[in-house]
Amino acid sequence: MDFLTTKLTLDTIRQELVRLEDSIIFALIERAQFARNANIYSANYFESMGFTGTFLQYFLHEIESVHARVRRYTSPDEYPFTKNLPDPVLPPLQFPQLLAPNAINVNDQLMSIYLTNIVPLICTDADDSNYGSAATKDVDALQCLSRRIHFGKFVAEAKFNGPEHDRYVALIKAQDRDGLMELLTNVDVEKRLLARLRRKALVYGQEIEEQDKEVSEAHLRIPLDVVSNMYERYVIPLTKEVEVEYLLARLQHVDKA
Ligand SMILES: C=C(O[C@@H]1C=C(C(=O)O)C=C[C@H]1O)C(=O)O
Repeated sequence: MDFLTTKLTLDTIRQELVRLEDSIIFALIERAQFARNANIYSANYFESMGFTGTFLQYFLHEIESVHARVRRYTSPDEYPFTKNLPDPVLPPLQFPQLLAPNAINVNDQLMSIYLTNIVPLICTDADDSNYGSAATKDVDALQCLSRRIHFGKFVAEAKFNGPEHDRYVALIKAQDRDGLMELLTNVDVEKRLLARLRRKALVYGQEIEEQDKEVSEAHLRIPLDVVSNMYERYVIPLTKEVEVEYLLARLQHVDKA
């Protein structure tokens, strides 16, 4: 979706979240073709490169540095949809930005969730020496997930400006975290999302043959429930946490409220 010309409404934002589901599923399928390669996650294994930390951290750091440099040349004025939004929502939604002031530190959480609870479920626990390829796919997957979770800021802004505006304002004034969480939660949207993800994982996970063939779970490139479980346990809760954090700070920008 072209966010430079598309008006951001809750509907267009939700469409983008749906589209990101595809990116996330394919990123995991891409990662799954390589073994886990635990060495890329092991601190100091690549010390000889002059970087203390894991190879994945090194890789991510370098890629994000380039992104940050590119971003510096892009004036915020070129992003019409953010003009009237408070600072914390300024794009883009990639990694280092997420550590911006006011943002909760989703990235450290995300990295540890991804390495502990996702990679071991989709990769063979082996070492095939494809360190560069595996780390590249990790970076892709983490950036998609990060973008998705930080889209919570846009979701929150749209909800804040929607029909429940006055209720949001009251809850924010009371700094009522639980109340905000309840108001922004849409159980129906979440249920439909999880059902859709299970279908997508089944369809996208298949090896497509020239001839019709029975699809069996055993032939899927990643286990069927990994994606929906990941969303249910981590992605949706983190997105909502971003929404709440964003809203709690929303009235500090009263002139733009
Ligand atoms: C994203 C939204 O807000 C909340 C978060 C959701 C999510 O992370 O997928 C889904 C529904 C809501 O509980 C939404 O309402 O669409």
